Amino acid sequence: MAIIKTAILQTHVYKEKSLSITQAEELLADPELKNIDLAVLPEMFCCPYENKYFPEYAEPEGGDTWEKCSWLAADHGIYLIAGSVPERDEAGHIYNTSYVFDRKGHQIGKHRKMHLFDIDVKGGQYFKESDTLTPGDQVTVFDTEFGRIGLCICYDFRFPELARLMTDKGAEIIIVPAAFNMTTGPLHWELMFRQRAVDNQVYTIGVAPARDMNAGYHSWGHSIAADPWGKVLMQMDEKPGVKIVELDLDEVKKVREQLPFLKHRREDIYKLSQIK
Ligand SMILES: NC(=O)CC(=O)C(=O)O
Repeated sequence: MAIIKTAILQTHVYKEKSLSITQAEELLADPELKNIDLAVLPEMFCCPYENKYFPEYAEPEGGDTWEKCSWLAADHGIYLIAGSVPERDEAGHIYNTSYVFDRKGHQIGKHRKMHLFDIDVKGGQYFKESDTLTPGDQVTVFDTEFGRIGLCICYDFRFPELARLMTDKGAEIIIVPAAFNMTTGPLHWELMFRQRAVDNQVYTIGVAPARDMNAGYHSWGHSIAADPWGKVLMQMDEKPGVKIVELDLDEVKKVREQLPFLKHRREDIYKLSQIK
């Protein structure tokens, strides 16, 4: 049996970066989380989700936040998907980046948000990540002793092609640090996590920051886990909290055997391919 005990940390994002990091540290120290295998933090877990803050909070890979997350993974002997953070590269570009650490604190994955969140809903949400951020260009999967996991960030998950590419690369779980909002969250959040789970016969996990009505961006919260049948295993409300879900990878195999539509694709007629 390949059961992955996964902690979903729906945290509060403080203006002061160190407080957000201390919060993650304190939550992971809770004895209830003693036997977890994997922990996931939200998108921009230690930077308010606003363009004006991304350059100010950005750090290079290997910076203080990276170091702390690596240490947390090693200290608890867990895989840690460190939500996402603003990353500054040598050329000064800023990315919305998720780092993955193994049980020894080694970085085993890194995803830079590929699809920037540029929307303008009349009477609703406006955001233009491309004002400050540069998009990534890699499809990201990483390996654990349980199986292969796919990783993308928030708006990336709106692109079914990306989830399918991760599935084609062998992902059995897709994890998404994310921060939907009060315009898109109520209609699209749960629907999307269930739909991608059904289409790809994977577990899907979305981890969001808790809602803060004093912040410039109002996160929908509602961190969620759906199984490969599309059933919601767990969904939080908008408040900070931690939930543990058990992901049984045998379920993925069973569903794919019983309902083998991934094998029934007509690749003689259509095909999804990665160009880069
Ligand atoms: N914040 C995002 O990247 C995406 C989002 O909120 C949405 O797609 O809705």
